[in-house]
Amino acid sequence: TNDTVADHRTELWLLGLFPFSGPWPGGLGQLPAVLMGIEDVNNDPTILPGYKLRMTVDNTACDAGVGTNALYEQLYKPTTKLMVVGAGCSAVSQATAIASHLWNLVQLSYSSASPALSDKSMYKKFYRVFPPESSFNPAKISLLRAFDWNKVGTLTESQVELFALTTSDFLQKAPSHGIEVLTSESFSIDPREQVRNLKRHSVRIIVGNFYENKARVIFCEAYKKKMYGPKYAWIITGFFSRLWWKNVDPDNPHDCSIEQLEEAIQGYFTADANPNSLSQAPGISGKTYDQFATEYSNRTGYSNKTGYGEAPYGYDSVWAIASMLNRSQQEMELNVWNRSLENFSYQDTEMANLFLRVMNSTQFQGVSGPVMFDEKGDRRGLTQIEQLQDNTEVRVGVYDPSVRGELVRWEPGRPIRWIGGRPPPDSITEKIVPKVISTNLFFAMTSLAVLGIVMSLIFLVFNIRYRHRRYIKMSSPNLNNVILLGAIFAFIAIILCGIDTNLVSLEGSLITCKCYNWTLSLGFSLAFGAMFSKTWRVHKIFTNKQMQRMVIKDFQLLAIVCIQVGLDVVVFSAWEALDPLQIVFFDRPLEQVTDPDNDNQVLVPQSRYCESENMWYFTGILYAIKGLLLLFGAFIAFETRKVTVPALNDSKLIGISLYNVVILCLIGVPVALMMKDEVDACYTLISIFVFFATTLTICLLFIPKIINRNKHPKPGTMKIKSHESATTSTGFSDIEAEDIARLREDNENLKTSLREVSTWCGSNFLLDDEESGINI
Ligand SMILES: NCCCC(=O)O
Repeated sequence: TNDTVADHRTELWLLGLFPFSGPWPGGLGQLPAVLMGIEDVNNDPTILPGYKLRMTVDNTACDAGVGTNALYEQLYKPTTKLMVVGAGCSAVSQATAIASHLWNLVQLSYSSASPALSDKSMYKKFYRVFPPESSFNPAKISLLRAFDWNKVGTLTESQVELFALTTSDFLQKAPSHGIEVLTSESFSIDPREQVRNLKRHSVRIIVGNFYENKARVIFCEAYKKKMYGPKYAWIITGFFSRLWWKNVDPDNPHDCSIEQLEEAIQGYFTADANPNSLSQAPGISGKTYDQFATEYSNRTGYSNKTGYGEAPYGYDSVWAIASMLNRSQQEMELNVWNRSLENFSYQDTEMANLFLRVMNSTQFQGVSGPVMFDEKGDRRGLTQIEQLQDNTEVRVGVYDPSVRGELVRWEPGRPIRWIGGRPPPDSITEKIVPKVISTNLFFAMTSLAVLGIVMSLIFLVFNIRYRHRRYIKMSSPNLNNVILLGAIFAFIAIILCGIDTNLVSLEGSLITCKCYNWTLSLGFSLAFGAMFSKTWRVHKIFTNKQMQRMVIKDFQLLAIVCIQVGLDVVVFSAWEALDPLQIVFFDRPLEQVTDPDNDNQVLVPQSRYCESENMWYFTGILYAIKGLLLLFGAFIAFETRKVTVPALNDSKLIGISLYNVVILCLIGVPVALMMKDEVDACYTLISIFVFFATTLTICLLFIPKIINRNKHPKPGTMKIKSHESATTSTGFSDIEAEDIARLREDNENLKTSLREVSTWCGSNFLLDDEESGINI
């Protein structure tokens, strides 16, 4: 408690509560202003004549317990106090105001801002010359709307009612102004996780309600997470001390340097009570704001103490009290109460009620603007919007809630500084990037497929050109042609599979997707259908126990292939009619990345599937049909394994092809399904597998035939050579001798084959490829 100086005038004692430490040590800046006010009142002969204001001063440490203790200690001292001045921190004002009215004390705070203090049922004799923090929300909303910031996040020190209620008021008001709150983060001790959460929610505009001791930790985290600069805007409370980021609070440590904090905080906005009267005329004290400010700084030298920005409110508090006491004294004299201010006691409800009534109607021009109280005891006034520019909070706009339209009036000559040259966008825009097959990969695979098609065509030409050769004839050239047709379909499927929205429109990609399914399935049916059916003919012939001539014509085999193809057509037609394929989109926000060309945009990959609701039924049926075909192929390949006539025995070829296809399907289908979002990898896998399986099959079928053809370039029929040819000692020319030798060899081979066939079938079996139709 400060000691006081005696005077001849009657002393009227006030009970002063000030925070000089703790989360908001605003008493450091406020006390000098209050003392200035007391001095000026005492020096003014027109107000409270014969009286002299005195004040006790206690440090509340911005702590409710310490503040309440100080109040009680003062109340139990012999000197009666007429009023309580303070407290500064809302928590202390709440704790003391809930009790002070029981001593019939009117309490007036110079800075407490909690909206909770507007509750007259709890804080019955409480007034404040500082507006509630929630009254700045309309200004914040107006600021947000001015820059088209419609998406924000809030960060609140929720254990402090001042902030919890202010944020709650903001959350209530924001939606009706078209502002969407992306996330509302609250913390009590450590705010770092909540800062990270803001980033996780892609919040760019942050409305913060917290004390400066937490602000240092918050902005340190923001620095580390790069939540500052041209992409971010912070709107925080405006009552921090000057250069607050340089202060140290052992209870709220952080590990950022001052330079790092200064980098992180540049450009933040504050919304706060406008502390200076816009009127140039002197008010009740005889001073203008400028005169007060000059005197204040000359006396105190303060420019960076917490609370100095609100000093005008401290000064006006004293004038409000003096004015109220002055008028109350006059009223008591007028109404012949027979007691005066100095007779006030803590039991004097009548005088306390008089104080209340007079206070309600108190109205004067202060250095902070017009002072008056609403029905809740709150000060109403202008809100200022400041921006931190070069480490100084500069007023850039003023908001007057009484003006219709609620727009911020920007300060002429004090432009807002944007770090990026323009206001940051309120959110990260999302750009959908379809996951498409890379063009280079498509062309690489298409080249492979074209290679496969060319190879198939060469085999086709070879097959047609030499179809009358016995070796080719015996391996069923017509069916081989069908196999090659199936291979060409499979190669075309590779090309179709790679045509998605990278090359054609959505509609086009749907058509290519359907065509891919058709061609791959038909290719499979044609190739394996033909291969297995011709082997089935061999099987039928060599297992014919009746020893009858076996006649299975090509068209019968082709009919089997047609049945296969027909099944495909039926299933695909039913699929198309009942449950047509569609392009289905699926966004993948978890895989999003920042656009390298635009920081404010993220690229969200979008998978595009060619699907239908019941596609698994139809693909299941197709897999079942193809599976049965493969099983059938495996069976006949096994049955005909002992046929040693090379031109007849495709069992090894079928075995290898089967093995090949089954293995590739067993690996390929599940892997392709698992990797379906990795379009390039999936396409590569499918293409390579289809190419490999198809190429291997046709090469196994045709390369031996080509080799055979090269070994025996002429057909196995004797030709009469010209007499001009060179002759050997046997009388034949060299060429004729060669032909004869080969014919002999062929003859021996055929005899061996016949013997084998006969032994195997248990009979003499006629191989008459012209008549029997055994063009295998
Ligand atoms: N104007 C400063 C507010 C501090 C508080 O109410 O706790």
